[in-house]
Amino acid sequence: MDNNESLAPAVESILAAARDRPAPGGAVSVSPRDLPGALDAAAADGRTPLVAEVKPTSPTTRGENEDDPVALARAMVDGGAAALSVLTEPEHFGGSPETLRRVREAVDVPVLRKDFLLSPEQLDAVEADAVLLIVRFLDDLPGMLAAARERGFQALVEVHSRAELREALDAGARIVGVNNRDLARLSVDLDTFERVAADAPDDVTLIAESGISTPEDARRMRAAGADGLLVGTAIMRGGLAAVPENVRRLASAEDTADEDDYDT
Ligand SMILES: O=C(O)c1ccccc1NCC(=O)[C@H](O)[C@H](O)COP(=O)(O)O
Repeated sequence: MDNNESLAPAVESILAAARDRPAPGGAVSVSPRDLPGALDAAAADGRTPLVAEVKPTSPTTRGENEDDPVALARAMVDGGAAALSVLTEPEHFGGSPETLRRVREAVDVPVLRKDFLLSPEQLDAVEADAVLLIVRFLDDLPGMLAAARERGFQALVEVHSRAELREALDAGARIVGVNNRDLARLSVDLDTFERVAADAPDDVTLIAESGISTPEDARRMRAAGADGLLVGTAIMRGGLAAVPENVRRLASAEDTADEDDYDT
């Protein structure tokens, strides 16, 4: 793990909780649904390839969404999401492995486990189609990548800079997420994806993460090379009743380029 001295206090707290979390016994074995395939299929179908996130709360969100995560997940898929992301971090994001298990059972799209995983044993908390590995937090990225693949998971390897992208590619990452959220300040800047994506090879699946709010943002990330967009806050806004339309609006971004965008 490098550069942790400059992390935001909320992120330090997330990491401390992750270190303390008990590791379950026994390795899982997963037959994953194809995440890159699902993104490509959505794009071929004319939809913006969205990974919609079930995100009850976060350090930068006010309050907590109390809707049933399974109902939220179904609404996201009905709205056109190609895949889902489910937070399993309990203390700062209101998630749990059990929530992910229920969601994955209820939908047929790939489901990403969104958490702050620090050791191979923590991979075993629940089956998912993909797991998030954050370069900045891992001392042994090649080891975690191997441990994830041994269990059958696809790995979304998250970076925030060109140096981290190089590290991810050297470790053999095939799906790379560029997080527009700076974990040192928790500020969001879509320029981050544009800057980092320029260095990524074409044969890697690239996902733009965080801060995507409007159809214009979605088109901007797609134009910069995103094969998929991971969106939480803008989709959760307004709760269950608003979720299908929130997803539809982003999923149809490429069809509505000529229409006026309005702020969410
Ligand atoms: O979302 C936060 O407040 C946050 C704070 C500290 C560390 C990570 C955080 N978010 C994790 C994520 O990766 C996002 O949930 C995901 O990319 C979706 O972002 P957004 O669409 O901006 O909700």
